[in-house]
Amino acid sequence: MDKILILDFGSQTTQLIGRRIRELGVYAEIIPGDAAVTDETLADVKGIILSGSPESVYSPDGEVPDQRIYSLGLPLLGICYGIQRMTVDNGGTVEALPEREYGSLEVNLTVPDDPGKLAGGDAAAAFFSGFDGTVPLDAIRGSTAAKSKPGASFSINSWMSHGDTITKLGRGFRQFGTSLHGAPAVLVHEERPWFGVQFHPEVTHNERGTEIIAGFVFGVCGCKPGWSMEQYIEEVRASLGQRVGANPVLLLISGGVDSTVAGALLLKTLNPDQVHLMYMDTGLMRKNETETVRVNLERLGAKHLHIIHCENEFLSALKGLTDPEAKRKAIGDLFITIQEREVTRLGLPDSYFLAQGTLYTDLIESGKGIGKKAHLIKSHHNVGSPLVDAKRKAGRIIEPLDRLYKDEVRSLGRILGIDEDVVRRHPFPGPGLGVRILGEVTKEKCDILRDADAIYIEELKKRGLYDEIWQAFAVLLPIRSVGVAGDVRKYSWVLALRAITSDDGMTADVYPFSMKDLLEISTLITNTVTDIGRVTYDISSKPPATIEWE
Ligand SMILES: Nc1ncnc2c1ncn2[C@@H]1O[C@H](COP(=O)(O)OP(=O)(O)OP(=O)(O)O)[C@@H](O)[C@H]1O
Ligand SMILES: O=c1[nH]c(=O)c2[nH+]cn([C@@H]3O[C@H](COP(=O)(O)O)[C@@H](O)[C@H]3O)c2[nH]1
Ligand SMILES: NC(=O)CC[C@H](N)C(=O)O
Ligand SMILES: [Mg+2]
Repeated sequence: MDKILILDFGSQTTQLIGRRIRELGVYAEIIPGDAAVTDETLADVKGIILSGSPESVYSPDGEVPDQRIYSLGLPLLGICYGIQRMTVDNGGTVEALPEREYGSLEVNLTVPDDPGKLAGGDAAAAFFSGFDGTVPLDAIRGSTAAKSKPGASFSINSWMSHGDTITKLGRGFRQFGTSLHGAPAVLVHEERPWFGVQFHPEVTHNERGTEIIAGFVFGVCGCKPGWSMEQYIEEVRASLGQRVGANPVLLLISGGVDSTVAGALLLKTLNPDQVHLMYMDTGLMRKNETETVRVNLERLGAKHLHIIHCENEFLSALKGLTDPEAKRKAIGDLFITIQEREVTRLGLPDSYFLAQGTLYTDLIESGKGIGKKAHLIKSHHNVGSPLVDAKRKAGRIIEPLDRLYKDEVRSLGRILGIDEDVVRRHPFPGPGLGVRILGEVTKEKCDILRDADAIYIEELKKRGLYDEIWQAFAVLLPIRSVGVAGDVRKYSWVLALRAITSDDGMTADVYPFSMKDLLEISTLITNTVTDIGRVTYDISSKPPATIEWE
């Protein structure tokens, strides 16, 4: 399958570049900007995109790509920092602009009379077709590359976000587009299939952005669309079958979207007899969760469903712990310890494989699968635990969704015939209420939070808001505050409500509730859950906050 490699220099919109390309039906993989580009990385790669960055190319923190990319003969597209980087790496200069270019800005571009002589052949004309308002996207995606007319001029409304500009072009580059302020905006190399744009075609506000990316992906790189969920299923079938043979596969399943889809995928691509689903009731689950999950999992058609009750073990492991990372680690390790114990009890042979519903974003956030600059934000229980890492190194872990984003997992779930109710469920983290009860976790606090959270979620459903929100939940704060109820002094817990919108959980905005909904939900909670005396609404986006509080 043809692939586009994206070097991530830390831009907020790198994820979007990948998403646009996948939406076009081509597989895109993101690696750190400074990662070594090995032969293994390059398998099936038809072109490389260099992303934007919050850093400047002249700053010591500005990452430098593996210089090998310039001698591979592969097409390159630099976006913002990416083209600034390609400029500096090839002898040009970048300097700070006196006035930054932010937001919408017109870019004017003239196709040369001899595009065929540029960038080593037809590539340049194909690239320019992305800017040509008369060329439809389908033509750009078509089997013969769409080409722009020599000498044609275009003007597009671009979306800019930079404070630096190219002041001397890199060796071999020519400038074809200019921003309204006169800054270089579109560059093409004279001999090599190298391109650069100073704006961000990946954002939806950029006019013809998708077409410009498509011009590169199809016209320049010659990619064939090969990325679809149906094909993904076939690929998993082939690779999984080969890897696991007839050995048993044990999937840790939470009833959440990811692991349920992973379960359905395993049941569909392997022999259902070899697939074991194991759900743990950690005591950190939501109200009535175990029952709901049991019903949903039985519907999947699993032959071996193991429901493990281990509430007390999790609560004891968490006793006295208040530090978020210590809590996460304790929970992550216990998942594996219990799983190993249960495997012995069930009598599975040593040759079994452990499967998880890990997503691409889980790996990124836990600082895995990406390079040395990646920061650990929080250890997702299924990734950060040393026990899981050891198993992963030993090649005993199967994560059939680890290249997918949440919304892709949802469409895969629909293809696999999973109920819409399950597919649309808000994500629920493995450590569950353990990271939503700030500070020490106790059974009593779990019960209070369970009640409050259930009211909140039920209200969102009743009010038709659940599907508008990407994730909503309640958090129990480690503070009590004074109140008055029935003329009596109350000293009770403070609850925070969280509701966010997002595409993939990597960034999030606060859901703008109507004040009426918030007030009514708050009253309902304090009137019903007597241990809660005060309700607040979390109005922080991600970044700078994260979605969960711990
Ligand atoms: N209670 C649980 N029992 C068994 N496995 C679990 C449990 N909670 C989480 N896991 C495992 O950890 C993985 C990651 O959890 P995560 O919450 O990211 O995914 P999910 O629960 O499947 O989906 P969602 O993100 O929609 O909640 C799951 O896919 C599953 O393999
Ligand atoms: O399975 C999981 N195990 C974890 O340890 C974990 N921590 C956070 N999350 C979920 O990931 C998304 C991003 O969360 P944060 O902004 O809090 O990092 C949100 O959807 C979170 O609910 C987790 N999921
Ligand atoms: N968005 C970007 O890639 C910005 C690049 C660089 N930090 C600049 O300000 O020009
Ligand atoms: Mg979950």
